[in-house]
Amino acid sequence: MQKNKAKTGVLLVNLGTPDSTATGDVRKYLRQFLMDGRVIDFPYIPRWMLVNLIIAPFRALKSAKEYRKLWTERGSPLLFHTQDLREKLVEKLDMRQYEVEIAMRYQSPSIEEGLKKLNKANVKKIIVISLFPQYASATNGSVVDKVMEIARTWQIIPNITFVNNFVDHPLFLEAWAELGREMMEQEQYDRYLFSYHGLPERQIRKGSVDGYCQLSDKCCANYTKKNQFCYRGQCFHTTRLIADKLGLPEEKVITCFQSRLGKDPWIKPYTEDIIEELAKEGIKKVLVFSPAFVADCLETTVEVGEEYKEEFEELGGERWDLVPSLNSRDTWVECVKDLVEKNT
Ligand SMILES: C=CC1=C(C)c2cc3[nH]c(cc4nc(cc5[nH]c(cc1n2)c(C)c5CCC(=O)O)C(CCC(=O)O)=C4C)c(C)c3C=C
Ligand SMILES: [Fe+2]
Ligand SMILES: [Fe+2]
Repeated sequence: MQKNKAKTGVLLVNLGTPDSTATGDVRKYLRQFLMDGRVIDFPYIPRWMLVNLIIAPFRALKSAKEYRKLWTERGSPLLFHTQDLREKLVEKLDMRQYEVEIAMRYQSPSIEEGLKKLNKANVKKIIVISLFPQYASATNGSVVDKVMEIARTWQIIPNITFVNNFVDHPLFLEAWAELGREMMEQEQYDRYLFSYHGLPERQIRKGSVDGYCQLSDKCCANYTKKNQFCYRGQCFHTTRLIADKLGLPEEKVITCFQSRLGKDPWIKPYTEDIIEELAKEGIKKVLVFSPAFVADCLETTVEVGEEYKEEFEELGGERWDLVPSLNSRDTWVECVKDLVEKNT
């Protein structure tokens, strides 16, 4: 009986990465990524000019150099950790019930290829899990947009379920807590920094319900019905939940935002400013979590693990330790399994 039963398709989607570290491939990736109207949310013509005449030509060279520091024999960590996550998930799920594919929002393997494979397998339903724990229009929103752009061309559209965010999933939090504990067994730290990917403030305001979010510590300090989808509010919430699990004293925990692009204000505090403040205070040992990412990538390994470390040490800091990402760690795989099963 089981044999003829239609399966449920699962699509695990991460951000994407260049196909290689060649400057041309990095430029192609940056163009596709930044021309997404949910990432650079300007009207088409100004966006096209900004991306194609300013950002991509200049940034591609610099980014390609950084990607070379990150690249391994298996290619980009973001991609191979997503492949490993899929393999481990397949081992844990009842595969008589599921078809699992991975996709990248930008570059390859594309969402189109992933959906095509699931469609060919005649799945009765598709669960799309964007691998971004906190909702942002630029990430999870963009994945929904792309999936619907493709599905709307199909004659038959199966049920499609999207996981909007998983900030408070107990296994997501436990996986981070396990990693934190492993680091804290080796060393005692003066401060615990939670550095998230940044976002233009404008994008938070656009999504603010009844003008609730004023980008202050007051609104984002609470996680309520009104700011349940506010990226900044969700980041503060993630920090609190992980810090609580680890029993970290509130006064030693800091939430901040990295990777600002362009001149417009991005959400604060900026990680660079916090590094300076910590050094001025004479803080010597910092443990850094990056819980906006579920896999090691350029933003964690190079930006936090190398560039920020260098800055902190130049200013007199002694230890700047980055907690590795979830990658394909067992508790994280269990979390994804649970997201699949709860949404089936
Ligand atoms: C955590 C989720 C992410 C959000 C939110 C996000 C928003 C966002 N990003 C840019 C610009 C860039 N991001 C870049 C790399 C990058 N971004 C994320 C995740 C989020 N981005 C990841 C996982 C990565 C790393 C990818 C990898 O291959 O390892 C880059 C490219 C790298 C570089 O040139 O520095 C850019 C550019 C914007 C503008 C934005 C929100 C509006
Ligand atoms: Fe980004
Ligand atoms: Fe807020």
